Amino acid sequence: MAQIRVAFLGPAGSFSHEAALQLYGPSAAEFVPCVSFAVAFSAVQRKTAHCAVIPFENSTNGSVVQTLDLLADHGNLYSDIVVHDEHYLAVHHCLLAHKNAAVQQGPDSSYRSITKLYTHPQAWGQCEQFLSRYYKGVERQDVSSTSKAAEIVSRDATGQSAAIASRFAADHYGTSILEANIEDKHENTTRFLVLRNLESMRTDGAAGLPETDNNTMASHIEISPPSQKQKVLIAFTINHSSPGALADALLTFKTHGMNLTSINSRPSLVRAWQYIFFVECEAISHAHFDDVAEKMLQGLRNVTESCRNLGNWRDRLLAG
Ligand SMILES: O=C(O)C(=O)C[C@]1(C(=O)O)C=C[C@@H](O)C=C1
Repeated sequence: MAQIRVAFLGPAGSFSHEAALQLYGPSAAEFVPCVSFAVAFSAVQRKTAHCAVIPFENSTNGSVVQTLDLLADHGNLYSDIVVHDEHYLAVHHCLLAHKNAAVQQGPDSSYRSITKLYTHPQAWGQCEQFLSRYYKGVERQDVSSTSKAAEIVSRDATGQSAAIASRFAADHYGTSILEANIEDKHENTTRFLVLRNLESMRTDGAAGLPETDNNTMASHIEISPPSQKQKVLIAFTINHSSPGALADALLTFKTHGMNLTSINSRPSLVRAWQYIFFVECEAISHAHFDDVAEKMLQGLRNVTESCRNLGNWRDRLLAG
């Protein structure tokens, strides 16, 4: 069988790359680095990749809003994309610099020669305590990924720049690690979604993708029996001028025995101050699960303005 192609936020060495490697193993797949989440979404929509591994939420910094905005699909560009699986990755950040940089350490154990820090926007919020303690007032430059940040500092030997990225990125770009584990919470974990093309799933069936190696869970989570729960993600909009419209929509989940696991909202971009809601719910998986989910969707269509099923997959969070 031809190797599957797995799209991820590149360049190599990102946390998304690490998650993709944990899921599919180093030799069973071809890993396709993408410059943005949007490019990874397009690759799945256009079927140039079998799947994409995309961050959805972080235990310290919350939802990845860029991912939600792409799932909202305002331009109707990703109509065939659905969530197929999830993966939890333990995220430990390091402060990286060029391997020969003459970084000078100050009395408070900060590196005072550093005047510019690079990382992905999601990472700042995961290291805020460390940054406000040692690097208050230092310029922060957003870049497309933590691995891009590592690549940038690997080319600057002046000792003035540092990146926040993983040990994996440090190894990949040959940088030195000035500080390890600078995340605010040791249990810092990012949940990734595996996105697939619904049309290819229908034609390829189960043969499309190998079973993921989802036993390699976040290392701090104890090994426990796999969850029996199935999750569903729905995006919907409601009539904002109708009192109780959101309550009616949420009641539909309860009526069908679904437990809500996350709720997010983002601007609908149709009218100002109106929102698209993302509700994720779960229930014990059973033979009739798909029928129940379909009935719930029918119910939701009666009380929402628009409603889209973004897929269902097995809960991978092992009870710790
Ligand atoms: O920049 C990376 O390394 C990514 O894979 C992106 C990303 C994210 O957007 O959440 C992934 C995991 C971490 O939470 C930080 C950054």
